Amino acid sequence: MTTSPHTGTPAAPDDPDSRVHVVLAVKNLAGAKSRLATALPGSRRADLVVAMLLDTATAAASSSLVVGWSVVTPDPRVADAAARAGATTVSEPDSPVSDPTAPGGVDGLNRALSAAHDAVRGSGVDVVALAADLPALTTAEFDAAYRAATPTGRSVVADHTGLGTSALVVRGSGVDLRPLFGPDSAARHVSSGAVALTGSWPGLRLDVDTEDDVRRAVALGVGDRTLAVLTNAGWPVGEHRSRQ
Ligand SMILES: Nc1nc2c(ncn2[C@@H]2O[C@H](COP(=O)(O)OP(=O)(O)OP(=O)(O)O)[C@@H](O)[C@H]2O)c(=O)[nH]1
Ligand SMILES: C=C(OP(=O)(O)O)C(=O)O
Repeated sequence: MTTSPHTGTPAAPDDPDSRVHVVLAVKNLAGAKSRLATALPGSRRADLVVAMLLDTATAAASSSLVVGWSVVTPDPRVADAAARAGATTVSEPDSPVSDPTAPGGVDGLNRALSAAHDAVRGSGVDVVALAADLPALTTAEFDAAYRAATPTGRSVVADHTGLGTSALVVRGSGVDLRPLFGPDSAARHVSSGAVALTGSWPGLRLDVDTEDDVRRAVALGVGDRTLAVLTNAGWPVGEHRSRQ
Protein backbone atom coordinates (compact mmCIF):
# COMPACT_ATOMS: atom_id res chain seq x y z
CA MET A 1 0.00 0.00 0.00
CA THR A 2 1.33 3.42 -0.84
CA THR A 3 0.54 5.64 2.14
CA SER A 4 1.56 8.85 3.69
CA PRO A 5 3.85 7.84 6.56
CA HIS A 6 2.09 10.37 8.78
CA THR A 7 -1.58 9.77 8.10
CA GLY A 8 -1.66 6.24 6.74
CA THR A 9 -4.10 7.50 4.13
CA PRO A 10 -4.02 5.30 1.05
CA ALA A 11 -2.55 7.13 -1.91
CA ALA A 12 -3.64 6.45 -5.45
CA PRO A 13 -2.89 2.77 -6.03
CA ASP A 14 0.27 2.33 -8.10
CA ASP A 15 -0.50 -1.28 -9.01
CA PRO A 16 -3.46 -2.00 -11.28
CA ASP A 17 -4.15 -5.06 -9.12
CA SER A 18 -4.45 -2.95 -5.95
CA ARG A 19 -7.64 -4.13 -4.34
CA VAL A 20 -6.80 -5.95 -1.13
CA HIS A 21 -7.91 -5.01 2.35
CA VAL A 22 -6.22 -6.78 5.26
CA VAL A 23 -8.05 -7.50 8.51
CA LEU A 24 -6.40 -8.49 11.78
CA ALA A 25 -7.83 -9.17 15.24
CA VAL A 26 -6.20 -8.88 18.65
CA LYS A 27 -7.83 -9.69 21.97
CA ASN A 28 -7.30 -7.85 25.25
CA LEU A 29 -3.60 -7.62 26.03
CA ALA A 30 -4.16 -8.84 29.59
CA GLY A 31 -5.11 -12.27 28.28
CA ALA A 32 -2.98 -12.43 25.15
CA LYS A 33 -0.23 -14.96 24.40
CA SER A 34 -0.84 -16.92 27.59
CA ARG A 35 1.27 -19.77 26.23
CA LEU A 36 4.28 -17.47 26.55
CA ALA A 37 3.59 -16.73 30.22
CA THR A 38 6.53 -18.74 31.51
CA ALA A 39 8.92 -17.15 29.01
CA LEU A 40 7.94 -13.49 29.27
CA PRO A 41 6.31 -11.45 32.03
CA GLY A 42 2.94 -9.82 31.34
CA SER A 43 4.17 -6.38 30.32
CA ARG A 44 6.73 -7.83 27.91
CA ARG A 45 4.09 -10.15 26.48
CA ALA A 46 1.81 -7.20 25.87
CA ASP A 47 4.68 -5.33 24.20
CA LEU A 48 5.36 -8.39 22.05
CA VAL A 49 1.73 -8.70 20.94
CA VAL A 50 1.65 -5.06 19.82
CA ALA A 51 5.04 -5.37 18.12
CA MET A 52 4.07 -8.54 16.26
CA LEU A 53 0.80 -6.97 15.14
CA LEU A 54 2.61 -3.94 13.74
CA ASP A 55 5.37 -5.99 12.09
CA THR A 56 2.79 -8.29 10.53
CA ALA A 57 0.66 -5.42 9.31
CA THR A 58 3.63 -3.46 8.02
CA ALA A 59 4.81 -6.38 5.92
CA ALA A 60 1.34 -6.84 4.44
CA ALA A 61 0.48 -3.16 4.03
CA SER A 62 3.77 -2.54 2.23
CA SER A 63 2.39 -4.61 -0.63
CA SER A 64 1.36 -2.59 -3.67
CA LEU A 65 -1.77 -4.79 -3.75
CA VAL A 66 -3.01 -3.47 -0.43
CA VAL A 67 -5.32 -0.47 -0.25
CA GLY A 68 -6.08 -0.57 3.46
CA TRP A 69 -5.97 -2.54 6.67
CA SER A 70 -8.15 -2.82 9.74
CA VAL A 71 -7.64 -4.00 13.27
CA VAL A 72 -10.51 -5.23 15.44
CA THR A 73 -9.73 -5.17 19.12
CA PRO A 74 -11.34 -4.42 22.44
CA ASP A 75 -7.99 -3.19 23.77
CA PRO A 76 -7.39 0.60 23.76
CA ARG A 77 -3.61 0.30 23.63
CA VAL A 78 -3.78 -2.00 20.60
CA ALA A 79 -6.32 0.25 18.91
CA ASP A 80 -4.18 3.32 19.53
CA ALA A 81 -1.00 1.69 18.23
CA ALA A 82 -2.81 0.37 15.16
CA ALA A 83 -4.41 3.72 14.38
CA ARG A 84 -1.07 5.50 14.69
CA ALA A 85 0.40 3.02 12.22
CA GLY A 86 -2.34 3.78 9.70
CA ALA A 87 -5.00 1.17 10.45
CA THR A 88 -8.70 1.66 10.44
CA THR A 89 -9.88 0.44 13.81
CA VAL A 90 -13.06 -1.55 14.07
CA SER A 91 -14.98 -1.82 17.33
CA GLU A 92 -15.06 -5.22 18.93
CA PRO A 93 -18.51 -6.71 18.31
CA ASP A 94 -20.71 -7.43 21.28
CA SER A 95 -19.91 -10.71 22.91
CA PRO A 96 -22.20 -13.01 24.82
CA VAL A 97 -19.38 -13.36 27.38
CA SER A 98 -20.50 -11.34 30.39
CA ASP A 99 -17.06 -10.25 31.60
CA PRO A 100 -15.98 -7.53 29.13
CA THR A 101 -12.30 -8.12 29.89
CA ALA A 102 -12.56 -11.81 29.00
CA PRO A 103 -11.72 -12.85 25.46
CA GLY A 104 -14.71 -14.15 23.59
CA GLY A 105 -12.98 -17.45 22.82
CA VAL A 106 -12.57 -18.49 19.22
CA ASP A 107 -16.09 -17.29 18.53
CA GLY A 108 -14.88 -13.87 19.62
CA LEU A 109 -12.09 -14.00 17.06
CA ASN A 110 -14.43 -15.15 14.28
CA ARG A 111 -17.01 -12.51 15.18
CA ALA A 112 -14.28 -9.87 15.19
CA LEU A 113 -12.98 -10.84 11.75
CA SER A 114 -16.50 -10.98 10.33
CA ALA A 115 -17.16 -7.48 11.67
CA ALA A 116 -14.03 -6.19 9.94
CA HIS A 117 -15.07 -7.91 6.71
CA ASP A 118 -18.57 -6.46 6.96
CA ALA A 119 -17.08 -2.98 7.31
CA VAL A 120 -15.40 -3.17 3.89
CA ARG A 121 -17.60 -5.51 1.90
CA GLY A 122 -19.44 -3.83 -0.90
CA SER A 123 -16.47 -1.58 -1.61
CA GLY A 124 -15.10 -3.95 -4.23
CA VAL A 125 -12.05 -5.07 -2.28
CA ASP A 126 -10.75 -8.56 -1.75
CA VAL A 127 -10.00 -9.36 1.89
CA VAL A 128 -7.17 -11.19 3.60
CA ALA A 129 -7.85 -12.12 7.22
CA LEU A 130 -4.34 -12.40 8.57
CA ALA A 131 -3.11 -13.80 11.88
CA ALA A 132 -1.74 -10.91 13.92
CA ASP A 133 1.30 -12.83 15.14
CA LEU A 134 3.44 -13.32 12.01
CA PRO A 135 6.58 -11.28 12.82
CA ALA A 136 8.64 -13.02 10.13
CA LEU A 137 6.10 -12.35 7.36
CA THR A 138 7.53 -10.75 4.25
CA THR A 139 5.74 -8.62 1.70
CA ALA A 140 6.79 -11.03 -1.05
CA GLU A 141 5.12 -13.92 0.78
CA PHE A 142 1.94 -11.91 1.25
CA ASP A 143 1.85 -11.02 -2.45
CA ALA A 144 2.52 -14.58 -3.54
CA ALA A 145 -0.22 -16.03 -1.35
CA TYR A 146 -2.78 -13.50 -2.56
CA ARG A 147 -1.88 -14.11 -6.20
CA ALA A 148 -2.05 -17.90 -5.69
CA ALA A 149 -5.52 -17.68 -4.16
CA THR A 150 -8.54 -18.75 -6.13
CA PRO A 151 -9.88 -15.71 -8.04
CA THR A 152 -13.43 -16.25 -6.85
CA GLY A 153 -13.90 -17.77 -3.44
CA ARG A 154 -11.99 -18.54 -0.27
CA SER A 155 -8.44 -19.81 0.10
CA VAL A 156 -6.56 -20.77 3.23
CA VAL A 157 -2.90 -20.73 4.25
CA ALA A 158 -2.29 -23.27 7.00
CA ASP A 159 0.16 -22.37 9.73
CA HIS A 160 3.50 -24.12 10.21
CA THR A 161 1.93 -26.86 12.34
CA GLY A 162 -0.53 -27.65 9.56
CA LEU A 163 -3.38 -27.36 12.05
CA GLY A 164 -4.09 -23.67 12.38
CA THR A 165 -4.67 -20.88 9.88
CA SER A 166 -2.29 -18.04 9.07
CA ALA A 167 -4.41 -16.41 6.41
CA LEU A 168 -7.90 -16.71 4.98
CA VAL A 169 -8.20 -15.01 1.59
CA VAL A 170 -11.51 -13.95 0.07
CA ARG A 171 -11.49 -12.91 -3.57
CA GLY A 172 -14.40 -11.86 -5.75
CA SER A 173 -17.55 -9.95 -5.01
CA GLY A 174 -20.23 -11.36 -2.78
CA VAL A 175 -18.04 -14.06 -1.22
CA ASP A 176 -18.46 -14.50 2.54
CA LEU A 177 -15.36 -14.64 4.74
CA ARG A 178 -16.87 -17.41 6.93
CA PRO A 179 -13.95 -17.46 9.37
CA LEU A 180 -13.60 -20.71 11.28
CA PHE A 181 -10.51 -19.95 13.32
CA GLY A 182 -9.88 -22.11 16.37
CA PRO A 183 -8.69 -25.71 16.87
CA ASP A 184 -7.97 -27.47 13.56
CA SER A 185 -9.06 -24.40 11.67
CA ALA A 186 -7.02 -25.25 8.56
CA ALA A 187 -8.97 -28.47 8.03
CA ARG A 188 -12.25 -26.79 8.90
CA HIS A 189 -11.60 -24.00 6.42
CA VAL A 190 -10.89 -26.60 3.74
CA SER A 191 -13.99 -28.65 4.69
CA SER A 192 -16.05 -25.51 4.31
CA GLY A 193 -14.83 -25.04 0.74
CA ALA A 194 -11.63 -22.98 1.04
CA VAL A 195 -8.79 -23.90 -1.30
CA ALA A 196 -5.61 -24.86 0.58
CA LEU A 197 -2.63 -22.89 -0.72
CA THR A 198 0.58 -24.87 -0.86
CA GLY A 199 3.31 -22.28 -1.37
CA SER A 200 6.55 -22.28 0.56
CA TRP A 201 6.05 -19.22 2.72
CA PRO A 202 7.81 -19.86 6.04
CA GLY A 203 7.25 -16.39 7.46
CA LEU A 204 3.59 -16.34 6.49
CA ARG A 205 3.06 -19.72 8.09
CA LEU A 206 4.92 -18.98 11.33
CA ASP A 207 2.36 -17.78 13.84
CA VAL A 208 4.06 -17.26 17.17
CA ASP A 209 2.31 -18.91 20.11
CA THR A 210 5.08 -20.73 22.04
CA GLU A 211 8.70 -20.27 23.06
CA ASP A 212 9.75 -22.59 20.25
CA ASP A 213 7.84 -20.42 17.81
CA VAL A 214 9.70 -17.33 19.04
CA ARG A 215 13.00 -19.14 18.43
CA ARG A 216 11.89 -20.19 14.95
CA ALA A 217 10.82 -16.66 14.12
CA VAL A 218 14.11 -15.17 15.33
CA ALA A 219 15.96 -17.70 13.19
CA LEU A 220 13.92 -16.70 10.13
CA GLY A 221 14.28 -12.99 10.82
CA VAL A 222 11.64 -10.85 12.50
CA GLY A 223 10.53 -7.27 11.99
CA ASP A 224 12.20 -4.39 13.81
CA ARG A 225 9.56 -3.89 16.49
CA THR A 226 9.50 -7.54 17.47
CA LEU A 227 13.28 -7.65 17.55
CA ALA A 228 13.39 -4.60 19.82
CA VAL A 229 10.92 -6.10 22.31
CA LEU A 230 12.74 -9.43 22.42
CA THR A 231 16.09 -7.70 22.81
CA ASN A 232 14.77 -5.53 25.65
CA ALA A 233 13.36 -8.63 27.32
CA GLY A 234 16.80 -10.27 27.24
CA TRP A 235 15.74 -12.87 24.70
CA PRO A 236 18.79 -14.46 23.04
CA VAL A 237 18.47 -13.04 19.54
CA GLY A 238 22.08 -13.98 18.69
CA GLU A 239 23.17 -13.16 15.18
CA HIS A 240 19.76 -11.94 14.19
CA ARG A 241 18.94 -12.02 10.50
CA SER A 242 16.93 -9.20 9.03
CA ARG A 243 13.57 -10.18 7.72
CA GLN A 244 13.96 -10.68 3.97
N1 LIG B 1 -10.57 -9.01 18.51
C1 LIG B 1 -10.44 -10.23 19.03
N2 LIG B 1 -9.33 -10.96 18.78
C2 LIG B 1 -9.23 -12.19 19.34
C3 LIG B 1 -10.24 -12.74 20.16
N3 LIG B 1 -9.85 -13.96 20.57
C4 LIG B 1 -8.64 -14.18 20.02
N4 LIG B 1 -8.25 -13.11 19.29
C5 LIG B 1 -6.98 -12.98 18.54
O1 LIG B 1 -6.89 -14.11 17.68
C6 LIG B 1 -5.57 -14.64 17.64
C7 LIG B 1 -5.55 -16.09 18.15
O2 LIG B 1 -6.08 -16.08 19.47
P1 LIG B 1 -5.69 -17.11 20.64
O3 LIG B 1 -4.96 -18.27 20.09
O4 LIG B 1 -6.96 -17.35 21.40
O5 LIG B 1 -4.78 -16.25 21.62
P2 LIG B 1 -3.27 -15.85 21.58
O6 LIG B 1 -3.13 -14.56 22.27
O7 LIG B 1 -2.73 -15.94 20.17
O8 LIG B 1 -2.52 -16.97 22.41
P3 LIG B 1 -2.91 -17.79 23.77
O9 LIG B 1 -3.37 -16.82 24.81
O10 LIG B 1 -1.62 -18.46 24.14
O11 LIG B 1 -3.99 -18.77 23.35
C8 LIG B 1 -4.72 -13.68 18.45
O12 LIG B 1 -4.23 -12.66 17.60
C9 LIG B 1 -5.74 -13.07 19.42
O13 LIG B 1 -5.32 -11.81 19.92
C10 LIG B 1 -11.41 -11.93 20.42
O14 LIG B 1 -12.34 -12.31 21.12
N5 LIG B 1 -11.45 -10.69 19.83
C1 LIG C 1 -7.02 -19.48 16.35
C2 LIG C 1 -5.98 -19.90 15.65
O1 LIG C 1 -4.71 -19.54 15.98
P1 LIG C 1 -3.79 -19.89 17.22
O2 LIG C 1 -2.73 -20.81 16.70
O3 LIG C 1 -3.23 -18.59 17.63
O4 LIG C 1 -4.64 -20.51 18.30
C3 LIG C 1 -6.12 -20.67 14.38
O5 LIG C 1 -5.08 -21.03 13.80
O6 LIG C 1 -7.25 -20.92 13.95
